[in-house]
Amino acid sequence: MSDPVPTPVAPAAPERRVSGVPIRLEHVTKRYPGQDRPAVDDVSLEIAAGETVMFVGPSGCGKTTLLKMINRLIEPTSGRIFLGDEDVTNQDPDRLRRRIGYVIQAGGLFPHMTVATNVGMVPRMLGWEKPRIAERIDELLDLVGLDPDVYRDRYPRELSGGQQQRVGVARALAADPPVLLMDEPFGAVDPITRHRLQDELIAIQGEIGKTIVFVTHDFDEALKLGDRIVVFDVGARIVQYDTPEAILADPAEEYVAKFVGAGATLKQLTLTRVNSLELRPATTATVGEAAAAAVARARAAGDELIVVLDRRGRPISWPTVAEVSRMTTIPATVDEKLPVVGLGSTLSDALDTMLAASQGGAVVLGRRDRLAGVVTVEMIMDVVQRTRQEAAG
Ligand SMILES: Nc1ncnc2c1ncn2[C@@H]1O[C@H](COP(=O)(O)OP(=O)(O)OP(=O)(O)O)[C@@H](O)[C@H]1O
Repeated sequence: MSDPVPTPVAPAAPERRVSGVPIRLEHVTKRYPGQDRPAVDDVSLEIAAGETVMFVGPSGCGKTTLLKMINRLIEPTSGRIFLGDEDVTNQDPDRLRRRIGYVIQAGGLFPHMTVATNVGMVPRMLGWEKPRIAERIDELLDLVGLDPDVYRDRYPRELSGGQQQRVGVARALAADPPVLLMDEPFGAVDPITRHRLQDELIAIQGEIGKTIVFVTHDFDEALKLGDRIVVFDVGARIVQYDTPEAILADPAEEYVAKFVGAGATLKQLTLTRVNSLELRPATTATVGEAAAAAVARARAAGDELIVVLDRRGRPISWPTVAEVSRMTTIPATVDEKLPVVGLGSTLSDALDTMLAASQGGAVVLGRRDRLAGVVTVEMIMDVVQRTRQEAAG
């Protein structure tokens, strides 16, 4: 039998709020009928409270099987599973699942129920009073960046893939479970939406501090979202369990090294986040105000662009001073192609976003989608150059 793999020592950022509980797997095995090898073979693993731990590894190595044993969608053949100090191996699975949020690809929403009904499902099962459920639904939709007044009565088919995924996250969080399991949640959306959803998850996790276990095929996603990454091989054998930085710097086996891939400088862009840059302040204008006043402010600040904010302070467009000077009042038009990134976005995402929008910068959103500043392609190139110089010694 293998020894338990303890949580690596480095603690999560101390200022972070933690509402999650630790998860401990002890010698967990799953043997499917008719298979000669166990899909999960004697795995022991500890996950610290409030951490996001990413499961990566080749197709069929047992990641999903291991994840689903935590909420007992799959029954382990042997071994024990603990949430905090509590052995949940034999706990009633329905009760257990109310304490563990679960998010799957495309949100897994019920198509015949509205957004509100989907999100309120677990609180309803728990017998919450109606007003409390309604309040919780609005609070969660707001948390995942959907205006409750616009979205609560829609059906899933009336939402984009990214919006459905957000509702899926809101639903998983409804009863405030300490643990969130996510099985390739962002696998089915386009790359730009995926980056936004990742940024939002980082921001949400900063507020709620759940224990998150997240299965992905995408190593860059693992680097970006994970406090730690578990790299598995066949039978869910743990090849390496460490921080993204440690895995990049010192991959445990050749197979991990291959996974990590070449191009360490570019990978560095995946590890550096927008919030580590000194963001440029931007001239802003609010919908409905006189355009001339905004133009005067931009000229005084030497800015060529103006970030237009809606009445809740969220950026909606980014016109040039020349464009605004042809207007009388600032319009409420939302630019669907506005390049936006979050403070938790990686520089690699920021570059992708700029490229997709053919713009040399991106608007940076802070908490609750408020403007935090602006990042430019020059700022990112500076980081690349500094990394190269440091690598060259
Ligand atoms: N219900 C089942 N019955 C029999 N074998 C199964 C069953 N589910 C999974 N397996 C097998 O168990 C092994 C692990 O599957 P699992 O889905 O956990 O892997 P994974 O790492 O999540 O794969 P992927 O990355 O492709 O989703 C695979 O060999 C798979 O074929």
